[in-house]
Amino acid sequence: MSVGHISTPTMAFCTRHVVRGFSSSALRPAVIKHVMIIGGGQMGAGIAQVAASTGHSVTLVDTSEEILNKSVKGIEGSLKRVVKKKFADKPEAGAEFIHKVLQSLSTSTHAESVIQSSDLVVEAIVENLKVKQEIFGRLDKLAPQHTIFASNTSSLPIADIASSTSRLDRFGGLHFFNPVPMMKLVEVIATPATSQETFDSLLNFSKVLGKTPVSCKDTPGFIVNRLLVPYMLEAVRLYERGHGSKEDIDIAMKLGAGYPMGPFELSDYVGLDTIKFIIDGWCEKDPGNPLFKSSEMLNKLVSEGKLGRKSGEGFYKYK
Ligand SMILES: CCCCCCCC(=O)CC(=O)SCCNC(=O)CCNC(=O)[C@H](O)C(C)(C)COP(=O)(O)OP(=O)(O)OC[C@H]1O[C@@H](n2cnc3c(N)ncnc32)[C@H](O)[C@@H]1OP(=O)(O)O
Ligand SMILES: NC(=O)C1=CN([C@@H]2O[C@H](COP(=O)(O)OP(=O)(O)OC[C@H]3O[C@@H](n4cnc5c(N)ncnc54)[C@H](O)[C@@H]3O)[C@@H](O)[C@H]2O)C=CC1
Repeated sequence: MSVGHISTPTMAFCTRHVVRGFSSSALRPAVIKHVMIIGGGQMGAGIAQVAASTGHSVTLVDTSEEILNKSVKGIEGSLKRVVKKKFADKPEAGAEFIHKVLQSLSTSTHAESVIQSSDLVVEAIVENLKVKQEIFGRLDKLAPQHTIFASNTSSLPIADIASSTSRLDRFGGLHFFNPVPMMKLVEVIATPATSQETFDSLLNFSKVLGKTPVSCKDTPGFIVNRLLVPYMLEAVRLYERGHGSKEDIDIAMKLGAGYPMGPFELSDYVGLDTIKFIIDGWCEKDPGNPLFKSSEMLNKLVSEGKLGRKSGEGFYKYK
């Protein structure tokens, strides 16, 4: 991995945008080659997979070798599903593709030793502001000048996470969707301090990953979760009131509204702990808002360690 190198695109880049807080020598968006993903859970592993599949060298960071081994195993499994479709008639090319992707992927339990060679850091750890701030604050002191920081947070203000660093202009949000290899959308979030170059780099990066980016303001839930969270919570309340079984609610929303998963299936898929983090955070900030009222049932499931698919049980059982 080359250290601290960053190249710029050969094509002329349109500079008609308003430039926000960046030196004139860096008016063009940076090309991102070396990516560090922090957090090897369902989102981090998915982002790492897609980035390594699209020509980036990727280091996936988590707290233990055991977790990272599990992440890489999951990535291998997902890649096999991808090539089964993409290389349906060419199994050898499929095997070669997997080999190449895995060669572009390394793992580490020590972000500090990788940061020097990272053009972009994408954080996908637990949905907790203090933990995210702590990790970015630490890495900010060691990161090269050009390195862009991005958070995959579902619900926290990007500006609050960025405030632990001195690179407010090189900080933005990159919000991916689960499962990352399948979901085409990325929400790209600029805070008022994010430079236009950083925003353009994040937009370009999303496109290189094969995704469709949309531009979002740094407002609670951005676009998708601002609409999805109240819907999912109302489904739980409907069930708590005894107005429908969870199975019927799921069937109804799949067959009646065309959703690929019903709200309970999707909650288990996303992770009930993540949903609880989101709701608790929003409820604390806006306690009077009935849309963000927490759910007893959700709290109970999380306190019992029933976090959804990842723990084997949530609203449904998966063992
Ligand atoms: C209060 C709540 C707030 C939430 C806030 C936190 C969350 C966030 O911040 C933002 C989010 O991510 S929200 C969640 C967004 N995601 C969704 O809505 C997913 C909905 N589900 C689906 O699209 C499909 O069921 C899905 C694509 C998953 C699966 O497709 P199918 O239903 O057709 O089922 P399968 O037969 O299993 O899959 C079909 C084929 O898809 C491929 N595939 C699926 N998962 C894959 C994966 N992980 N990796 C690679 N390929 C994958 C695969 O080709 C599969 O075919 P087979 O391999 O032959 O089965
Ligand atoms: N689950 C979902 O559907 C989506 C989640 N997100 C967001 O992505 C982030 C991660 O979510 P998931 O992948 O679902 O969580 P997860 O629980 O599957 O994975 C989190 C990973 O972060 C690791 N981790 C925790 N602290 C760490 C640290 N200090 N250093 C390195 N690694 C650390 C954990 O060991 C774990 O492997 C959250 O901010 C969440 O809100 C965004 C979009 C969708």
